[in-house]
Formats: sequence, C-alpha cells, structure tokens
Amino acid sequence: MKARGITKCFGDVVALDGIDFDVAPGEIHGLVGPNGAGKTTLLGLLLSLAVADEGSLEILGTPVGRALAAPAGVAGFVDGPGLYPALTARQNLAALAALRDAAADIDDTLGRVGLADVADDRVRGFSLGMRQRLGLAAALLTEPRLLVLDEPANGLDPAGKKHVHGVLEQLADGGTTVVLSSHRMDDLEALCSEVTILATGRVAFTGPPAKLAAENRELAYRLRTSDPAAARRVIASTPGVAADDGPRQDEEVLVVRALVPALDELVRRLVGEGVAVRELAPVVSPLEAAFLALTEQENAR
Ligand SMILES: Nc1ncnc2c1ncn2[C@@H]1O[C@H](COP(=O)(O)OP(=O)(O)OP(=O)(O)O)[C@@H](O)[C@H]1O
Repeated sequence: MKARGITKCFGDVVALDGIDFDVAPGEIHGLVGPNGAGKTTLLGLLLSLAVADEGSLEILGTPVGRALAAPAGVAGFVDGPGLYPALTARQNLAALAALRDAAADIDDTLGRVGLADVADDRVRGFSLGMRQRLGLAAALLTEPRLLVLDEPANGLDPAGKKHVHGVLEQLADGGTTVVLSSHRMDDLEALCSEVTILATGRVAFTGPPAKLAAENRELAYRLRTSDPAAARRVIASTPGVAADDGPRQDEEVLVVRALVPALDELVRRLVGEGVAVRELAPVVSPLEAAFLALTEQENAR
C-alpha cells in the first residue's frame, strides 16, 4: 500500500496533513498516536469509508479513486466493529457472510478468535473484548489480503491481546497485510515489523520499532536502594543525574533522570558508598518514552 501527500480535512480541522505512508505486503504495520492524531481517519481512507481531499492512494496495487467502495480483498473496521446486538455471535457471522457473499466456515472462524464457547450467546451481553474478537472474526470471513483494524486490542485482557496478536501473526505469515492502530507504542512493539507515529495529522516517525528505541535519550528510572538518604546524596554529587522530585518521589523509591553512561556511573558510586541497588528500571519502556517525546515535539509545533 502506498499513500502520497494525503490530506483530509473536516471543516477547519486538518485531520491528515499531507502524509506519506507505505506498507509492504505481508507486513504488520502499527499506527500509533495520541487522541485526535488522525489514525482513525487514515484507516477509514484505507477502508474507503471516506475519500482524501488531496494526494494519491494505492491499495493492493490498485489506485483508489473517489468511489466509496473498498477494493476487493480489503476488510476491517474503524470506531468498533458493526455488530447486531440482538443476534448471537454465530448468527452475526452468518448474516455478514451472506451479505458479503462469503463462503466461510463460521465455526472455524469463531474458534480462531477464541469465541467457540459463546457462539450461541447474544452479542448484547458481550464484553468489549469479546466484541473486538467478533469484529476480527467478521473481518476474516472474506479472507482479506489487507486487514485494517482500529484499536483491535481495546478492551482485551493480556491473554486476549496475546491471542489476537497470535491470530494476526498467523495471517501475516500467510501473506495478509495488517494495518492496525493503538494508543500505546509498547502494545505494538512485539507485533509490528514497522510502526508509523502520527501526531496532529503528520508523520512523526516511520520505521522498525527497534530504530525508535535505539535513539539515545534521557529516561526516568525508578531506583530502590538499601539506604535512600545516602542514595540522594550520591545522586546529588553525580554529574548528569538529576533527582526527579515529582509526585512519585517517596521515601523508598527515588526517580532519577539520566543518560545511560551517567546512570552507570551512579550505580558504581552507590556501590562504592556501600549502598545496595535493589531495583533500577525505566519508569516507562524506552520505546514508549521515545514515542511520548516525539508526539510532544510534534504537538508543540
Ligand atoms: N467526521 C468528523 N467530523 C469532524 N471532525 C472529525 C471527524 N473525524 C475526525 N475528525 C477530527 O479529525 C481529527 C483526527 O481524528 P481521528 O479520529 O482520525 O484521530 P485518532 O488518532 O483516531 O484519535 P483517537 O485516538 O481519539 O481515536 C480530530 O481532531 C477529530 O476531531
């Protein structure tokens, strides 16, 4: 998929501001960004739910025109899956399969997303996570070559997220291209080979997650020691290390900001002073920190 110079406005609001976006076949591509960054708008364009004001978009090798009809082979959802609450999970999939003329094995599809046990329960009583799973099942009915999912992990517990990620990995192994959005960089870290960070309608970063994490920046770390008072004195005298006296500061756990070499020096000095280091870990993952820094920079422009 290839997008060039895509702009989309809603009245005075510029939701997408001339963005380029490339996704290779069989890739799982994550779209991340804060609220209002333009993720849903971009996914909506990929699903042909809306048309860009400017720019060109090519999906599965076909240029997208101005028609509001997704090219064959594209499936997915934005703003939550559209389901019939009064019908059971199985009836929902049967109705959608009939609408789309898809000859899918419904029980098999329900099993793939982990809903076999609730196949005959009405969707009205489903949790958000169960609805998300059923939405994924609905998208799989037509065996898409491009799957577009808006926050598919929303409402899923950790086991559910792992299951859904496993389904997406299997699909990608079979050659399906997957584009999905999330608010959290660390959710996408293990799943996506490429990520694009959107901030206020612009691309702040695109590339492999490892490239983002490798960017050297100062991070906040939680530090637990055998002697917090002595540790505070050592922190104050170590160049390049700052104590964070924010609301998280308490007697036991100190928060320090430093680049890695200064942090190494701090640990050497603490040990030299006879202070045992019991815990030293970033407050947020390096990837999440890089994501937050980039989106803050972009928002400040
Ligand atoms: N149909 C619409 N009418 C008016 N404004 C819209 C419409 N859709 C999106 N917008 C605006 O466009 C901008 C981008 O919205 P979008 O929903 O794409 O962001 P998002 O990254 O998906 O956000 P979220 O994480 O909150 O879902 C926002 O300022 C939003 O208010």
